[in-house]
Amino acid sequence: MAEQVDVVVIGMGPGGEHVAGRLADAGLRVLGVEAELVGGECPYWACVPSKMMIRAGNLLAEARRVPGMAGSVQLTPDWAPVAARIRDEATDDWNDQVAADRFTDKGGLLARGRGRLAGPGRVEVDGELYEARHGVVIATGSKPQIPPVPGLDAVPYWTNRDAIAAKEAPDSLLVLGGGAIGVELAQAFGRFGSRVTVVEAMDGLVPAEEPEAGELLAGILRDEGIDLRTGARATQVRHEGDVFTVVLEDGTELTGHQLLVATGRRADFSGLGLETVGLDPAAKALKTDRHLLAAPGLWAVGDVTGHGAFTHVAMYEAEIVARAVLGEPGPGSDYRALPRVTFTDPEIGAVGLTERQAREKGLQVRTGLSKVPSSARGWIHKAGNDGLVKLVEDAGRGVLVGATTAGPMGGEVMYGLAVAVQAEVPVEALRHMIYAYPTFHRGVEDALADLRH
Ligand SMILES: Cc1cc2nc3c(=O)[nH]c(=O)nc-3n(C[C@H](O)[C@H](O)[C@H](O)COP(=O)(O)OP(=O)(O)OC[C@H]3O[C@@H](n4cnc5c(N)ncnc54)[C@H](O)[C@@H]3O)c2cc1C
Ligand SMILES: NC(=O)c1ccc[n+]([C@@H]2O[C@H](COP(=O)([O-])OP(=O)(O)OC[C@H]3O[C@@H](n4cnc5c(N)ncnc54)[C@H](O)[C@@H]3O)[C@@H](O)[C@H]2O)c1
Repeated sequence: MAEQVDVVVIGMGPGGEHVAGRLADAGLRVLGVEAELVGGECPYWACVPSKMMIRAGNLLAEARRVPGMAGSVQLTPDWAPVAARIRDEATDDWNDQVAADRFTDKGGLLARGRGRLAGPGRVEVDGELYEARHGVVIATGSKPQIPPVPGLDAVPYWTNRDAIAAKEAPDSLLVLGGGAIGVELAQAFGRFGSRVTVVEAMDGLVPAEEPEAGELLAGILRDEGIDLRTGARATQVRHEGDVFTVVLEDGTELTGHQLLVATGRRADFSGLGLETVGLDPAAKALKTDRHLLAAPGLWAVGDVTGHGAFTHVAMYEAEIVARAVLGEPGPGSDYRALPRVTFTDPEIGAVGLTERQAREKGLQVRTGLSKVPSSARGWIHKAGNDGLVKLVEDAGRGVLVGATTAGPMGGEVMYGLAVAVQAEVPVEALRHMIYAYPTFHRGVEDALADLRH
């Protein structure tokens, strides 16, 4: 006999937790199924603890900027308080009781175990069968994607989980992948004294973003002593004694005491029973309609949808699904103004399309660029003022379709531009508004003045 519930949510990461909590709050009988920790990747091994590491590294970097501007400092970097904060404040020593209680206090039912679809509206968890009257939500997130480099599967490499749980900064660290995880963690560990080497297959860092941002970041990381190998492919990995060796295509051998693999993440649908509802378990992502419906009575939220592996995307989609289940009116999903922030120093904020994406769409593109050090605030800021604003205009319509804001607080500066892209504020209107002096976001006004074909 199957136990009857209103909704089953498989995976209680940021997406699943939000939709399950919202539906339980609304009085539905909701079963949340979680195989590991309620809260998912973000609070325990991803966003939150990594940002604590970055905050600590940024404090060190700011202290190193004191000479010439504010006196002198004596600095003794120590990873111990970073590890302690991650253990005690971020993750409760990787214990999810608070998050589990938050859900069950709303009336939610929590099943600890691995959920598996057993036909439409049916979910099995460790031999128990549940039937969901309204439907099922898939929110099972993503896993690190490990590239098929010979030897890699035989060595004890780190993923983000090991890096986040590190009790000390390694003497030396090899990082495979110069995307968001790679650059954020490379800089954080580097600032605590690890000798860091980053190997990125593409020609620049954070290759999904504007090349100007990748170039800016590469210059800064190099100045901080990080060895960057872009356009480089690993052909072999070895682990001898306590040393990892990554061999590149040209024969170069790179070594490190730890090896972090940060070459992307992807959904893992194996064992989820997607075939029992007519979906392909080998798919990269679940295809959905604008209200995140993947099949009748089956919704998808978060990393599994492939719209951007970000906590804010998971929560945005969760809210749309909650409305759909409750029959509340509201718009479907719209990713035109999808914001991203890479939390390096300088932060790289970005929204909407890059110039390349806009051109590939066949838009009539104009771009404008301004540099943070040339702005009044950038000049005042001095040490640590590297950055830029780049705007991408659809000149045919006279609206911005994308923007990048790299610099101090770059992620915060991006917000106004996200509003402009989302609301399609005419560029002419943006040109004639008042920008507070001397803010970093005044660079937007300079970039608007620079818009050209
Ligand atoms: C190092 C790092 C830093 C990041 N930093 C940021 C950041 O600063 N900002 C940002 O927006 N994003 C960041 N991200 C991305 C962010 O963590 C993810 O996009 C987000 O966690 C996705 O949420 P989700 O709910 O889709 O899935 P997840 O958080 O992956 O949660 C899915 C949950 O489902 C569970 N599960 C899986 N299969 C089953 C099953 N069959 N049965 C039961 N449970 C199951 C898993 O155990 C997991 O708890 C970062 C990621 C990493 C790795
Ligand atoms: N600040 C944030 O919001 C934040 C931070 C970290 C992670 N995330 C999310 O998590 C996702 C996963 O992060 P990620 O950094 O692993 O993925 P990513 O896709 O951002 O970057 C992976 C990088 O690895 C490179 N690569 C792939 N195979 C390689 C190989 N064999 N050798 C060398 N380089 C290789 C890719 O070219 C790419 O630049 C991100 O896409 C992002 O959505 C977000």
